[in-house]
Amino acid sequence: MATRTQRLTARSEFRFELEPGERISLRLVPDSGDAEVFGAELVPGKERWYAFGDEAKAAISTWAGCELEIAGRASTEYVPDDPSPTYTSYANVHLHLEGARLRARAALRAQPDLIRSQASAALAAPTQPGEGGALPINGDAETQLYSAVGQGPRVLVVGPESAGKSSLVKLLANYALRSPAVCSTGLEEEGKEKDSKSAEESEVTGWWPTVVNLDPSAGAPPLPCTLSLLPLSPMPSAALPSCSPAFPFGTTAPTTGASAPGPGAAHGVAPLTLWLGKEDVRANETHSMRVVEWLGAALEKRLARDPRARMSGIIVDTQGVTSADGRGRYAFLQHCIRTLKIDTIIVLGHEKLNIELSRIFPTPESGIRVLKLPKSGGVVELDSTYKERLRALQIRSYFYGGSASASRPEGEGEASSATLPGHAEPLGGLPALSPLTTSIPFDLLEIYRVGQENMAPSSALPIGMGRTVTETQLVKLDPVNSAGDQAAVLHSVLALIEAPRGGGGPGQADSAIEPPPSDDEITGATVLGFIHIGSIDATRKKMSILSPNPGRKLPSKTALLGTLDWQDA
Ligand SMILES: Nc1ncnc2c1ncn2[C@@H]1O[C@H](COP(=O)(O)OP(=O)(O)OP(=O)(O)O)[C@@H](O)[C@H]1O
Repeated sequence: MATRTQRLTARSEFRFELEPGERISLRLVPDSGDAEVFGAELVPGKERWYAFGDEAKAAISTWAGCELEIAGRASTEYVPDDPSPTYTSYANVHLHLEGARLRARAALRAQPDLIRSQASAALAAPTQPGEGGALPINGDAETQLYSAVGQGPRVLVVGPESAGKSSLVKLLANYALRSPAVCSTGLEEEGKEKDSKSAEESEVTGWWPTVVNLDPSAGAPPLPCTLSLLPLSPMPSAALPSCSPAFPFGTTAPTTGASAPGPGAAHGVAPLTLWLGKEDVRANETHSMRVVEWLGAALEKRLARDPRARMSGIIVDTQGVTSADGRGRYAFLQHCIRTLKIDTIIVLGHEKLNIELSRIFPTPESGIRVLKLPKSGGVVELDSTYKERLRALQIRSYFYGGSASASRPEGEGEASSATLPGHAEPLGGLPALSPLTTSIPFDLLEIYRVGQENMAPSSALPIGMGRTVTETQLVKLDPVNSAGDQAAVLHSVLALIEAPRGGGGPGQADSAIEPPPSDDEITGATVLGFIHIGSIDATRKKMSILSPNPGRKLPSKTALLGTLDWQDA
């Protein structure tokens, strides 16, 4: 196998952009210095190869200089003349956040009673939408879970499309995971037997940040059309990998359907996913805002219950802003900032947005700091055909697991994956899954969608009749009687959600409860998994579904339909 070496000087970076079918492997030559990819440290070693594929685009940066050994070739690779932004502006932001986390830790350690009372308030708060009526975040003071004491930094990253927002979020999360600080309140031992494991846990360094993804476009974890909370933990010592854009924030057991998380996983707790059903938050802003509120409620509950996550703070990734957002005074962004109680806004490479947000949130009065950061010169503009391929890859990986990348055809003349070190395993160590296709009757699932697709213009409605479907109203599909609804679900990816209030039980529809579930309860219900409708048999009134788990039973009989569809080629 032919390899080459690349020397990097201090504070420089090696950028590469993989095209379809291309793969590359890199290793850090021992004793040559340090290297990291978007904040995740590369461990030096003779056989420690880091494999990249699936059209990944990334930069290996070094603080003090290093030597890389590279196998395979990317059609675009270069070392820019300018110093890497990682060590100029981005590291400073990290230090600022680190300071805020240490202050939050000190505040929590000084108030052990607060931790206990918050934890019991979180337990009493509704666990499911609708259980206790109001959302804890908008509720009255008694149901309010948020208290400012001991809150780590809450950072929102905004900017135009392809500004490197997700890459910065990943970098900040990786730096937090690698921090030398011990994330503890001093109360961890309470109520636990003092065994060697808990003693070991309290020694572990690194924060427990939560990544909040508010960008439902292609590349969203676990699948597009969703918004999610990803609680991270430094145990077992892990970092967010960049080997494939299909899992931008690592792989997790529940999101991939895999039984064991791969070595690239950094999620201590299962992520929480809500279904938006669209790849653009602007497509139905009223609905998107409501989903963000539900996500905020789940976040507050978690941060009240887990002091480590609370002091570590949150990092929010957003969708690129457009000039249309500016005309609406960034209504959706403002809503997210208030709902998630953001205290630091990072504006990446957008002068006008920086000025406008600074005006909306003036510094001392609003309690929010707006920071402007330059865009990295390495960011790649991704076109719609790339996003189409990424979407299909994400869906395929969700159902089939890691075998997906190995089974894809290699381009001509490229090194085959077998000869490249580190590529014998699927990227990110994602295990292969054995998905199951089953046939179910049309009426087994209750399928809803938000609002009506293709709404007729109001002028086309009969005289005197107003529109009956509002923006956030759910419409129940009727595949048994409607050929249109059958066509709507064919080839779509449906989200199976936790049935409100436990559902109707065996043999009953999930909505057979008293009172019936409200639209809002269904909108805020967490996603348990996804299924794909492969084919429809209208005469036998059955459809065949693909699910990643070989279990016979579906986790829920309530499904949500959105715009996500896929054809298994
Ligand atoms: N320094 C760099 N060198 C090489 N590639 C990079 C660098 N920074 C970012 N990229 C790549 O550029 C692409 C776009 O970056 P990223 O996804 O972070 O931008 P974004 O602002 O989140 O985009 P979007 O608006 O589409 O969500 C990604 O494929 C990322 O891996």
